[in-house]
Amino acid sequence: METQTDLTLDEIIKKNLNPAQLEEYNRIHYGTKNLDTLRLTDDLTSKCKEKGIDIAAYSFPAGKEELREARKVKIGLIQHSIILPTDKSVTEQRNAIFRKVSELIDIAASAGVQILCLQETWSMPFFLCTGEKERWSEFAESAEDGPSTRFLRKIAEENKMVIISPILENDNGTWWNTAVVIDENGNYMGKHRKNHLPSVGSFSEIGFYDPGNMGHAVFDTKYAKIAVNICYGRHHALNWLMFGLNGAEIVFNPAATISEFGESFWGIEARNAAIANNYFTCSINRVGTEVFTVMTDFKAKKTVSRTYYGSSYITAPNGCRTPALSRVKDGLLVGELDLNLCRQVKDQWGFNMTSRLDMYATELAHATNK
Ligand SMILES: NC(=O)NCCC(=O)O
Repeated sequence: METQTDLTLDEIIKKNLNPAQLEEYNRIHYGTKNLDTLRLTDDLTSKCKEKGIDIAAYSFPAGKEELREARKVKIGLIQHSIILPTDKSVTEQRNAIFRKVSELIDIAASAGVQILCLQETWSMPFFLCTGEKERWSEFAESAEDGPSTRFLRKIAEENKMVIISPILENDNGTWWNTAVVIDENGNYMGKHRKNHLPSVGSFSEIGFYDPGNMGHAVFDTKYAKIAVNICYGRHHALNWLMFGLNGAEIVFNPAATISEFGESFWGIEARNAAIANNYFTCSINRVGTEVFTVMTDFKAKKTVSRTYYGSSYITAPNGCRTPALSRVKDGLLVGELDLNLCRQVKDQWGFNMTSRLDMYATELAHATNK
């Protein structure tokens, strides 16, 4: 049964405003009275309904230009819960997630998605809150040819889809929080490693893996120039900035985050980054409650659990954003983006001309030399 806290902010607003008020709310808060929705086939909609999957699709058009054709690309964000209890074997847990995700990707393919991003460490429970490392180590895998990459390469090729696969990487015994990019022919294209690791309360990741050492790669895929800012990196404005300076048109932010940890930031940070850096941002968070049995120092058992609030959304460079996906259900969010909007917004606001990057370069150099 749906409870009050299962509702997204958008659902609460929609339920409580009359149509005229809702239009006005959307105009001021989201920058558009009505976002263009994309029609999904009845088959797809009823399949999702039957399976309890939240599906939504929106379009972000750009103005018509004389010299450039529209550059439309269809992207998909998938949020999902784990399936099996966390005391099952690694193989059982991972295969169950593979089955679910494969079904969600089938739906994305039927909706015409060309670039798909999964949530942070999508193929495992987010066990880092247990503080235990060894017990879970078999979830860490090779970025180039681990089980998740092998599984997705086939699917990417079959569907001519670029797939971003955020995993826990094991590179010769060193762990990294890594996003693997697979191209539309199923080839491994490259990877990006999470630059900023949280060390706050139960989100203490520093003991698990190293901070990223790969800068701010932008992947020039067949469909768009894309980058990945992994979870906690969204709190760092310069992380977002560098992807923009390196040419990203879409930046994905796969995350694993809980309400107690700044849900009020969630709708702001990636949206602000889209406006500040003139690209599309895509925020993806897992759903569901994950429960772990942990051994204490005194050999007693204790239960640790975390509930993730989903709410994945897309923002355009002009600040317009989609409503969030469900806080509790698995979901697929589809966006048809006209990439021309990136330059149009930049030019309209004169953001390139006024950026004063040289001034900041000098001041940053000064600040870091103190
Ligand atoms: N996975 C991760 O970086 N979580 C941190 C929580 C947050 O930044 O919201």
